[in-house]
Amino acid sequence: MSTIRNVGIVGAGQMGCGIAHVCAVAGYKVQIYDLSAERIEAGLATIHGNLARQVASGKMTDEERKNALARIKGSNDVNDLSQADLVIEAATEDETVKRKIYGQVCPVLKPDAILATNTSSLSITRLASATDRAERFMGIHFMNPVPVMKLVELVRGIATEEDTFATAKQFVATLDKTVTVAEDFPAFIVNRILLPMINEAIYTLYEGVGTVDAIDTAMKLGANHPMGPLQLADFIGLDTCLSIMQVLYEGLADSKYRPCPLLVKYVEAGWLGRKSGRGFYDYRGEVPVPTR
Ligand SMILES: CC(=O)CC(=O)SCCNC(=O)CCNC(=O)[C@H](O)C(C)(C)COP(=O)(O)OP(=O)(O)OC[C@H]1O[C@@H](n2cnc3c(N)ncnc32)[C@H](O)[C@@H]1OP(=O)(O)O
Ligand SMILES: NC(=O)C1=CN([C@@H]2O[C@H](COP(=O)(O)OP(=O)(O)OC[C@H]3O[C@@H](n4cnc5c(N)ncnc54)[C@H](OP(=O)(O)O)[C@@H]3O)[C@@H](O)[C@H]2O)C=CC1
Repeated sequence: MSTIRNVGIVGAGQMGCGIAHVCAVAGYKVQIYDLSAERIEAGLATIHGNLARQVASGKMTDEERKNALARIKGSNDVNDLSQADLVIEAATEDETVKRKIYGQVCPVLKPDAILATNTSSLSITRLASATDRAERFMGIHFMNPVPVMKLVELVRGIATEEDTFATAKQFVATLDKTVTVAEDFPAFIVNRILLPMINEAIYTLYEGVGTVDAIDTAMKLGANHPMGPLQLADFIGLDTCLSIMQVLYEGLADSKYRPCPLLVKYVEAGWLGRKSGRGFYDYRGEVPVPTR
């Protein structure tokens, strides 16, 4: 098994920052890389806020918060990933974007560094083919919000070596998360089941069966879900939800995975959910207001 001390993260979005947060709390040195300095600054501010929340609720001491923050560095220079033993790519759910990133990141990495992807749905084997290290590549799929959710899905590609898998499994255990192993099929386990449910909720809205409020209330109180499916879609990001549905639809070639046209429309409008200020709810006021 390889030793992991330095973790690199690609993408300072909601998942990249969540992963950085839990790695730093577990004692790893973390280097976050994103294209824009503003993105990194905003991401570090989010981590700051979430760590402070954990201090306020007694989950950690202020000393632990300070130590964790001191272990996280942000940069928009890809060369700063050169010391990483493990890099977790958490950039936009778009195969072209991810392939381009691997082309830039691989030449910078140590020869034996592990490269992992946090992809929600894309083929690990196909992504591995865009790297120079298919045997040191795999899926390490965290759930959102990372500091809260206990599960991490591990996914091997066809060429993933046993040492890579064993190292990733041990690494996830040090983050106090539980591993589940999924085979390399479109959207793995959680999203194969969750996203069709969310897509069906959007069809339910599209066909006028219920309003946003009615659908979310129905599933929260009628099925004991912590969030309604439309609230959860906004939380995940509607662009990510659509990408996952497209991967399911194309990858499994079954019309039951057809993305709802209303989901497509929201994404085309740039209404991506919480991260853009508007989705099935409008988040720009004091409280979220349904948009339908
Ligand atoms: C798309 C993919 O590829 C895979 C996925 O991730 S699918 C999405 C999976 N995630 C889910 O299904 C989440 C469903 N929602 C939930 O479980 C809950 O609504 C929730 C945990 C997000 C919030 O729970 P809640 O009880 O409504 O709110 P709240 O009391 O504010 O939060 C509970 C705790 O979580 C913490 N928390 C909430 N959101 C957080 C965030 N974004 N970051 C860090 N911590 C957070 C809070 O600080 C709080 O911690 P304490 O108990 O220490 O105070
Ligand atoms: N949202 C969720 O609930 C979950 C998402 N995931 C997966 O995690 C990944 C990230 O999702 P999420 O954090 O939600 O998405 P976000 O949109 O919040 O973040 C993506 C980040 O990647 C950055 N990025 C885009 N292109 C590049 C590039 N070429 N180089 C470096 N950074 C880049 C984006 O920058 P910019 O904004 O400037 O483009 C943005 O900061 C996806 O693969 C997603 O499927 C996995 C589990 C749960």
